[in-house]
Amino acid sequence: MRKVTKGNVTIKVWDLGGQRRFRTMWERYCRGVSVIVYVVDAADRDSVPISRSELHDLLMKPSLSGIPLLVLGNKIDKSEALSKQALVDQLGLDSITDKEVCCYMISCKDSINIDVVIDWLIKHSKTAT
Ligand SMILES: Nc1nc2c(ncn2[C@@H]2O[C@H](COP(=O)(O)OP(=O)(O)OP(=O)(O)O)[C@@H](O)[C@H]2O)c(=O)[nH]1
Repeated sequence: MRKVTKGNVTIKVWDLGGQRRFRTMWERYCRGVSVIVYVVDAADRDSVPISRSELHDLLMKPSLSGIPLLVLGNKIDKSEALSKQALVDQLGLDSITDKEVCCYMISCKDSINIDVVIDWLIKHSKTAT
């Protein structure tokens, strides 16, 4: 668990491994959280179909219903990165109707859109007024 602080808000983050052997743990860690952040490598086009099916499998769990979902398309500094619309389409995000869903395209490497992500997380924190 890591803590990220901005102003007077501290966000607790559990960074879960994306490899296959870690995926069965995802639901356990997501239960009871304020938001689920799903980070996808937007430049790895071949991995998007599996990201889509793993995401939809996770969201089918009744324990996670209603928890807001933030999808981050990372690595947009790479020329081969998908556009936001292509990522939304290929992940089937429009078919998720039982929860709030938001998608931002980011680059952790070049610090693109990190501020809007933090602001979204703060808005969805449990103590937000
Ligand atoms: N070009 C580019 N590379 C990035 C970016 N973010 C991360 N990386 C690189 O991608 C690789 C994987 O990063 P990690 O942070 O280990 O990925 P991860 O999602 O935690 O991996 P798992 O959770 O183990 O699946 C590293 O070599 C990073 O330097 C980015 O925005 N742009």
